[in-house]
Order: sequence, then C-alpha cells, then structure tokens
Amino acid sequence: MATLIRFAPELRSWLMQHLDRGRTPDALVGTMQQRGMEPRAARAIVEAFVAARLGQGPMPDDSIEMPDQASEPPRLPNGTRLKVDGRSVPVLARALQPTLAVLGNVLDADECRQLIELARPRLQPSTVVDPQTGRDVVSTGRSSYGMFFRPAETPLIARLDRRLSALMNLPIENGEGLQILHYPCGAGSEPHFDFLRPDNAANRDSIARSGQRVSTLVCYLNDVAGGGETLFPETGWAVAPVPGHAVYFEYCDSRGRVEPRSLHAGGTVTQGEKWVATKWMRQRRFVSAG
Ligand SMILES: O=C(O)CCC(=O)C(=O)O
Ligand SMILES: [Fe+2]
Repeated sequence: MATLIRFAPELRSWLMQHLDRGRTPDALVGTMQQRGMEPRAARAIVEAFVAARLGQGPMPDDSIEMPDQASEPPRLPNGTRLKVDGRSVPVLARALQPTLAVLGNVLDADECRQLIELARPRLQPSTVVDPQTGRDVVSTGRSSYGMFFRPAETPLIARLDRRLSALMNLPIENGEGLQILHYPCGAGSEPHFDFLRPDNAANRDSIARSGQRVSTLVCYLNDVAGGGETLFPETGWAVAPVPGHAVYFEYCDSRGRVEPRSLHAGGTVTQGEKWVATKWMRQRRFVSAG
C-alpha cells in the first residue's frame, strides 16, 4: 500500500532549483519540515526528485507515492560482533539511515600485506565512465591507481571473497572481483555513488546482466600517516583508515530504490599513502562484461 502525496508547483520548482545549486537532500528536508511538512512526506518527496535526477525514475509532476511500509531492515546482521569465517568482527560504529558501519578485524596484517604486494605490479590509473560516451576515461578527480582480482583468482582471494560476502550477508556469486586502490600522497576521490547510474549503455548493460550494486565494503590495508578518511558528506561521518578495519554501506533496497545519502569520497591523503580493497555486491550473480 502507498499514500498519494500531492504538492504545489512552487515546491516542485523550489526543489529543482535548490538541487541544481547543490543543496543536500537533508538540508531540503529540514527546510520543508520547518515549514510544517510531515518529516516522512518531506523525505519521500525529496527522495523522488533526487532519484529522478539520478535517472532512477520519472521526474515527479504534482504528486508522489509514499510506500506505507517501514524501510527494509539492513542486510548487515544485528549485534555488536559478527561471527564470520572463524573470526569475531566487532561492529565499532553503526548507523541505520543510511545503513553504514565500521567493522574491525576484517583482515589480518599478513592478508593486507599480501594484497598490496599482489596488486602492486598490476596497478593502472583509475578510470571513470564518461557519462556522455559511456567509455572509460582516466579520472582527473580520483588520481588513484587500481586493479581488479578475478573472483577466486588465488586461494587467498577465494578465502577473502568468501569472508567478505559472508559479512555482507549476500551469496558469494553476487560479488564483483575484489578491487585494490592505491592513493599516493595528494590523491583522493571526488564524492560519488557506488550504485550504477543508468545514463550510459555500459551501465545499463551491466545492470541488465547482474542487477544494481547494493552494498560496498572498503577494507583498509595500511597505516595512512595523514588524511585518507572515507567521507560521507550527507551523514557527517569520516571513517579513519585503520589497517584491517573496513567501512560497510548499503544503498539499494529489494525494489531497486537507491539511497542518495550513500554519497562518499576518499579524503585526500596528506601524508604517506593509502591502500584499500573494495568489494561491491550486486542484486544477482555477477556476470562481467568480458
Ligand atoms: O578510498 C576510500 O576511502 C573510498 C573508496 C571508494 O569509494 C570505492 O572504492 O568505491
Ligand atoms: Fe565508492
């Protein structure tokens, strides 16, 4: 069941204008609440406009449908400790909306070191998909280096694929190959979403094969002398890159609705260097383009 919420044309143009100017969804919801709108309705309206701008649905005209049911429970299990692969993984911090958690003891020191050494000779400048052409171009904002392991490429990778998918509470086959990123001093990444925007053919094909990306686990592999936090500007969180720890976040529900508050960035490394291993999970079995 859903409730139809109607709104005035003035609200529509006010929202479009302020989203164009880069105001955050939270700030807009806050203003609408101050002007007397019910919080859940305000959030549903703003989310519908944000989703439409991300190519995730039609631009609302004068009404939206607000689902009556509460939001879905997170995929990340409850509790302060997760038991996975014979280890006890503490949940050091957790937020519900959006689902965001800092996990300890995800990788041990030897695993971190091995991942860096296996990846080092295979690193390439990071690329982003050009929204106009759908082609990979070397990113100017990111200025990091990266590589992908194939799923279960070595016994170590197979073990980590198993452990990380168990932590993320999804079948191992839904996982993309583990990605390693290296940020030299001065590098970082621009605020971005990990879900795929269907505004180019490569992303549309990828979503058709494997479904949307639903969750991310970024594992920190080394001690960063300065900077390099993972930043979530919509929540105010800055997660410190502590070796062996990881930050986990979810951004797509079972109906394919994406979470704009999952916006995040790799803060600039101001001293030393930063290495991470990223696992992305899909709605269904991951089938690569090749
Ligand atoms: O480096 C980080 O902290 C974030 C990495 C990231 O956003 C990604 O791999 O998608
Ligand atoms: Fe990301």
